[in-house]
Amino acid sequence: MSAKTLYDKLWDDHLVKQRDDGSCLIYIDRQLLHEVTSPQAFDGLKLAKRQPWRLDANIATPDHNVPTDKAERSQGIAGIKDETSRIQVQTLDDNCKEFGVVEFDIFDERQGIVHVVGPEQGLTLPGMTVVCGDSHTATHGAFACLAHGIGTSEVEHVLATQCLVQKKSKNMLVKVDGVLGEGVTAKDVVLAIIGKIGTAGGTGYAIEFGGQVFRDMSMEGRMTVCNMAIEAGARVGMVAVDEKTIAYFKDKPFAPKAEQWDAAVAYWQGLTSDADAQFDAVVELDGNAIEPQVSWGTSPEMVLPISAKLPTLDSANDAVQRSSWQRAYQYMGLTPEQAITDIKLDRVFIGSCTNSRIEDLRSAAAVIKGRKVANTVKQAMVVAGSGLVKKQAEAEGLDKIFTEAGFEWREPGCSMCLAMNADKLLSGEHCASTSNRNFEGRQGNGGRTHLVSPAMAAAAAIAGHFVDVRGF
Ligand SMILES: CC(C)[C@H](C(=O)O)[C@@H](O)C(=O)O
Ligand code: SF4
Repeated sequence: MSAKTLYDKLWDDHLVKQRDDGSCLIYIDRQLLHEVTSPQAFDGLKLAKRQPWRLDANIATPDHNVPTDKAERSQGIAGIKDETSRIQVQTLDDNCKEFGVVEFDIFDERQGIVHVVGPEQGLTLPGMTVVCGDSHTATHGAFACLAHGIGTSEVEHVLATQCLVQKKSKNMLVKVDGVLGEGVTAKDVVLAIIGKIGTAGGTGYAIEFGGQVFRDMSMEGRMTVCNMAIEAGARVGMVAVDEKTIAYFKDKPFAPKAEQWDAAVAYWQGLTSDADAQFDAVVELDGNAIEPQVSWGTSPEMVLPISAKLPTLDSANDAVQRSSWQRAYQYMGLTPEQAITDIKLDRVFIGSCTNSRIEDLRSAAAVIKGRKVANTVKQAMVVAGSGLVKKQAEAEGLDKIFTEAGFEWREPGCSMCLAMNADKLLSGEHCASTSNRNFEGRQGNGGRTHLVSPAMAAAAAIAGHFVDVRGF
């Protein structure tokens, strides 16, 4: 039998049927549902008078539209001021009740961003196919899952049949060897990768992240990297199973127990690419050389190390890049050759499915401890990815570190990652954000997003402008 990549193995293990034109039917083990992309899917089921094919494969939680303000949150759904948002969250509740789907609702301490909640609960497990009507479903690939976002009509299809029509992607290996320097994190690694290959670099590929840097990385860090595979153009990002992957699931609420655990572990251990597996493309980076990164433009590929100056238009690769840089400069209110450290911040957001897990909050708190947010920064907020992350952070006293420094300590949800709830930038404001997208208007009309790691966001909040967290 020929050697297989991890992706080949996951694919083959879930293949139900392959047609001559290459289209395939694959079996889906887990579907995560949120309020934005599920209403029409449930409506479709109702119209067709169908029931979910395998009810317990589905799990729901509201995240995009929920308020993060404590007072608003304490009123539950009634506390959501925006009508569309309120209806969406109410509709998720109603649909879950009607169909019997388990939901971690707005009052449940397990509620949070779907991509934080799934692994945290052991609802995401190695070797699974995981889908969600959400592009950042790639996050779950950190656990050697075949995980990707799907559209609303596909959400309905999976609800009804537990299967999905797909075409297989090509295999890409992104290999980062070496050892990351102090203060350099998973976020910097993935931003550096996107800076190198561009936002279309992974188009048509399933990316496996391999090499010493990912082996050394925590599961939280691997999630941060896989989360942004979609920003590199790939629908799927994965890391092979190792001892850390297995240890992560021990005693998770929905993880297998007793003999089932042993059987699962035996299967999980095979979820690696064979030593002689062939990849269609290989990209290599030197982990020793990666610096803390800051995005300066309106695409995640417009990213540079903290020590850099913004590029001149003449250094663009071609006319297309030149004009997109030109537009980005205009939108961001920045000028070529400005030092990244000269960029001043109006707001700082630590949160999102990229960087709102306990390790992220710990790393931000370590920088902030005993310091104060600069008085030129209008707002600095920390939004845990789930109720359980929030609870854990509070048990460790991290909330005190944040609030004493002048940060707001919010309720879990997507928050300022995207302008679908009350947390938004005003036009022209610069925000150091630990999220994953910096498109025009992403955090609010006219808002200017800079993607960074939690430690870099924390340092920027204290300094009032970007600084190198190494030695800060
Ligand atoms: C709202 C949702 C469909 C969207 C996505 O697919 O990713 C959002 O989560 C995002 O990050 O832009
Ligand atoms: S936190 Fe941001 S990126 Fe993640 S699911 Fe929510 S909106 Fe999308």
